[in-house]
Amino acid sequence: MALLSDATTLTFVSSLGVYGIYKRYEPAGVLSALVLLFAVPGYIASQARSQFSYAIVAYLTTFVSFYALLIAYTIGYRLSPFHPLAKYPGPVACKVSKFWIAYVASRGKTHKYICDLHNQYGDVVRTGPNELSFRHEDTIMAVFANKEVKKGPYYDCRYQKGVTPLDGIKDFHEHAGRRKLWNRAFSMAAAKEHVDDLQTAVSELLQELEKRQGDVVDISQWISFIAFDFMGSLVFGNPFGMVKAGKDTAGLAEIIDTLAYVSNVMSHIPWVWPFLTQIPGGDAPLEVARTACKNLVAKRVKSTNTNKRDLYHYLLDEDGLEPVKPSEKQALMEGATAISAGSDTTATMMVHTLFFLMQNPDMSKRLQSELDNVYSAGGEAPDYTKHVELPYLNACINETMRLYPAALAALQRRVDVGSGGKMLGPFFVPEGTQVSAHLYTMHRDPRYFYPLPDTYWPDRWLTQESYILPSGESISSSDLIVNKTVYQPFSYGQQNCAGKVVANMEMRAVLSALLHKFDIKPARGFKLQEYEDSICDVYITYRGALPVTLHARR
Ligand code: HEM
Repeated sequence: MALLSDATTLTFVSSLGVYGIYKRYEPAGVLSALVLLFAVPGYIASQARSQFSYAIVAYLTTFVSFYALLIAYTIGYRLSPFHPLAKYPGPVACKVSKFWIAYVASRGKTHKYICDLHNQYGDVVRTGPNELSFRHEDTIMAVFANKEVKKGPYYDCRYQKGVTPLDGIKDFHEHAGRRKLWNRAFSMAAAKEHVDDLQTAVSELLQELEKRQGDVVDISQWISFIAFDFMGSLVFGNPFGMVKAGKDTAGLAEIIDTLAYVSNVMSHIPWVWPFLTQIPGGDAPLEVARTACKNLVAKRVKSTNTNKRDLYHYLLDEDGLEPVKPSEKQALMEGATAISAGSDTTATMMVHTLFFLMQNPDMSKRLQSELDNVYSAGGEAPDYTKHVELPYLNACINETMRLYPAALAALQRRVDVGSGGKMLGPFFVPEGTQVSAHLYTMHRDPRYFYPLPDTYWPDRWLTQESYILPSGESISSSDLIVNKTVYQPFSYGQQNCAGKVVANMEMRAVLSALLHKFDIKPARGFKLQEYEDSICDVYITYRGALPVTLHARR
């Protein structure tokens, strides 16, 4: 009896100790888990063995009690008034465990879930045991441009085999050193060097679609083809040839979708990742993606075509501008970042825009007449760098990125441990808390975009004295709210989008060429709402098919 009560006491004390270690030091990794979660209860069970008729019963009883206590301490503390985030509202499931939000993420609708939580709880919501989401304009700069608020554990899964690609680097100094190379590749001057590649890709797309006039085509796929082709030129010096082939020759779309889905779910529970990778095949989907990207990069690195100033020209510092040659291993690992960040995002924004314009044929006509004024009589496009001067085109693109920013995820950051906590906008946030300023939600907030915050209405981006609403009602500019601090589809601060200039140039060029050349209508029998329903938050955006028919306008 004494022995049993000793074992019981030991179970209580050791589970509390292990809980304390996890809470204080957050040890990640398989070894610490083996020691703390297996060796400790295993030792206690071996001590209690003589009190049970069967060894299995001793082990089962001890392990179950040990884990039950660990779970009880964890949940008890997270729901208690002693937790540093106790005063912030949120659903119990979110407060208890990040497994809940990982589950929500696996369903693909996290963007809507968090938006609904803000509508229910207000401008700050506890979305995880140690996580807050904000819907307040003053949190944008506080979260994204704050040296004591770095990328959070959501980005830990980016780390692979000793290397962290650009988008996973947390330390600002290290990030700045790496980002410098990317900035050279995507400056306005560098973007201009890719105008010919873009022009070739656009002409090929128009030619291929012209051949398919009257047929049903999935414009979502075709836009992916051109986005991948252009990114192939920009990143690796050569297009993938998808537009000409009329198919995803490298299978990249599927690879990126799988990569984004798996890593988005895992990123909410990054500590599970090291365990999963120990199971044979546990990281198979990511390994496929990594290998495909590494092969593409390896081919480029070996290529003798070094005259091409593609991304790898800059990442490998072929101009010799850096005092120390950048790491080839690092560059190799950044292939996936370049392809997924550069193609899928831009493609999605273009397809969404076509979707909205098909939903609003009057807007489509209005954009076409703006384009007719600037295209030559022979159908030649204006200089791509001048597309920035087309107000309605840009208004349409801005409006798409307002309603559906390409990176739908929460863009998690974390208040530095040791900082003593920070005021982020009006909220005090204890150190070690993960935070996000939820752009999808803020972009639809009537305090920041008014009127019709949930409606596609590009006019709001035009500078006018008065505006006609879709209902026909007229409002004056003083009744309009467009909050440009809140509008951040490319994020904000040092870790904002590296490819913003190129992305804008590409979206303007492709959309204007398509809409100038074709009337685009939804395929007969296809309900446009199905497309909007297909949109999923996988950190970037997963989107379904958008079947259309095209007819040349002249
Ligand atoms: C409309 C198209 C695009 C949108 C809306 C977009 C949006 C974003 C956003 C919101 C981020 C921040 C992500 C985070 O904090 O987790 C980001 C990062 C990034 N984007 Fe884009 N992006 C677009 C196109 C591109 C293109 C064409 C490239 C070129 C390859 C690119 C390269 C990158 C890179 C490298 C990063 C990581 C930057 C860093 O961590 O320093 N993006 N993008």
